[in-house]
Amino acid sequence: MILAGCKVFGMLFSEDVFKRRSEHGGSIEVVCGSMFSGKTEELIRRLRRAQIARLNVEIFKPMTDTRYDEMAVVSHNQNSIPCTPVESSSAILLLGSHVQVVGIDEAQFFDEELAYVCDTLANKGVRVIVAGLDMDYKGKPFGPMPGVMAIAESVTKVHAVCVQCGNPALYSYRLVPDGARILLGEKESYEPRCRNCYNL
Ligand SMILES: Nc1ncnc2c1ncn2[C@@H]1O[C@H](COP(=O)(O)OP(=O)(O)O)[C@@H](O)[C@H]1O
Ligand SMILES: Cc1cn([C@H]2C[C@H](O)[C@@H](COP(=O)(O)O)O2)c(=O)[nH]c1=O
Ligand SMILES: [Zn+2]
Repeated sequence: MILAGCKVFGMLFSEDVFKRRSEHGGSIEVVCGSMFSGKTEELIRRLRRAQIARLNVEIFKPMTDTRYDEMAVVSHNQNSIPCTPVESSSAILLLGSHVQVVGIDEAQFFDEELAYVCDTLANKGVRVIVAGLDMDYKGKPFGPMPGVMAIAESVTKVHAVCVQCGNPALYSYRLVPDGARILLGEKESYEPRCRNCYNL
């Protein structure tokens, strides 16, 4: 009971620390994990709290991610928040430099400059919150994600439920025979799996 309480307070305290830091020094937070792990929900939750705190918030996603809605970040359970689709990470630097909080979804699809962009924004005092897949369907680090994770103040790894056995899932298993790294899709093309079920 006491331990559980500490954990909860620890999490809230950590968010408050980042809010205060953003007023002075900026920060980078990463939310990563497999598909269906709740990355977008967590991103939206943090951004909504920032909006409630009356901070100036801008949200971006790659133009290539056309699933659900072109002008909104949408979670698998249809929670959504308006966003600006951009072609490259340099646009985030341009459009995000004068706000207090920047949110980025589907970060794995951005170019390798994303880490530099996040770093520059954080150094200018912006709180940057990045959500993305840490691994592709082959289990390899995805795009700019490892670089952003390396320079972040906080990295939160969330897990889906393995559809095969119910354990926490960290892999996105591809169900269709397509070897391209980028293949947009949902449950028809991917299922979250734990280590054992992924390696079967
Ligand atoms: N196997 C699963 N494990 C966990 N959540 C799932 C699963 N399948 C569907 N969901 C739904 O997906 C939601 C998370 O969606 P989302 O935040 O968009 O995930 P992500 O951005 O990580 O892909 C969950 O709240 C749940 O409603
Ligand atoms: C594993 C993997 C995924 N994708 C695509 C599939 C979806 O369109 C997005 C991930 O969306 P989510 O919000 O995390 O559910 O990425 C891909 O192109 N390549 C992959 O290897
Ligand atoms: Zn499993």
